[in-house]
Amino acid sequence: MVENDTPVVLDTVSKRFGSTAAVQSVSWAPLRGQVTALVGLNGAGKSTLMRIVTGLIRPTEGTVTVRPSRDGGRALSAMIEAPALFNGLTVRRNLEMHRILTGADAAEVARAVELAQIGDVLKRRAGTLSQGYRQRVAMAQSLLGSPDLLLLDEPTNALDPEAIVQLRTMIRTVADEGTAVVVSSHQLRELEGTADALALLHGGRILYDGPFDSFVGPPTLRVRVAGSDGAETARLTALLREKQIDAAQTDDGIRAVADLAADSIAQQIFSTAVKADIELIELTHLAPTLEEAFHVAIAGARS
Ligand SMILES: Nc1ncnc2c1ncn2[C@@H]1O[C@H](COP(=O)(O)OP(=O)(O)OP(=O)(O)O)[C@@H](O)[C@H]1O
Repeated sequence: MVENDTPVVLDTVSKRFGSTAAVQSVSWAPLRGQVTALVGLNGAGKSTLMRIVTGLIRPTEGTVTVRPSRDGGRALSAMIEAPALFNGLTVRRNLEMHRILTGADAAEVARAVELAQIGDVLKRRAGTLSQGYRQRVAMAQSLLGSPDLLLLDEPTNALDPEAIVQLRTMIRTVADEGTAVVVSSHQLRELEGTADALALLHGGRILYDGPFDSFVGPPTLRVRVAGSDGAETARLTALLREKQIDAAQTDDGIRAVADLAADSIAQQIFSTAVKADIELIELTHLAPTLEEAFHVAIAGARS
């Protein structure tokens, strides 16, 4: 990782509110050019972590290093909590105020208007907008000044399905241009296909920090054999491992990893069992879902 790839680096950051450990020993550095999904259940610590990154609250322990922008733009920009707009001013005036504050030029405003799809409401007073449109305007504002890091806390909350699709396009575009985009959500599926990376928070701790696609492990085969004492299961497990098949004995039989060549692995398991005179009673292909992986990770943390 080159230094410039990480606009912010958190090193063993913790935050306590009285007896509540909201964030616990988090070391994390979202990458430029990537959309990172910051996911966790209600109360997992997502908003607290984002507020720490922006400097809105100070960590109890650990350090946050925000690197100066390499392009002379803003180091970071964030949309956290309810959109803060000047209700008496038109959307255009709101954007103009932000343009001046961030040093953006008119072309950047036009682009933000386009990306957030708010061209139709520029003349409306912000106070008359629906919640979803307020959120879109706030998002357009957050894009001004070419931030190196863009933090969006639960940005889909007030958005209709069409606006959610537009949001995905917007964050993808911004990330492709080199910004590190972090989007928090309590729904893992919401950013599937858009996010490159995933940070899974639970109880203030990061349970997973890595590529989105690797979070869900490879498919497996569930194998069960006749006989109740487990001896045949152990024998078949050993034979499969001799054949370099990634097999492990579980409570209900054997799990064999079946990534790209699932059919050929299933065939090998079948023929190995036949040759060893082991009677198979089940050979099932299991493809894990995002939700299962999420619940397994959280259950692991609870146990
Ligand atoms: N200002 C505060 N004072 C006291 N406790 C707080 C404060 N802010 C957050 N907490 C607590 O810290 C924990 C993490 O809260 P946080 O809002 O960061 O979670 P979250 O993942 O953003 O949740 P949600 O998805 O519900 O928004 C919770 O137990 C919450 O009650």
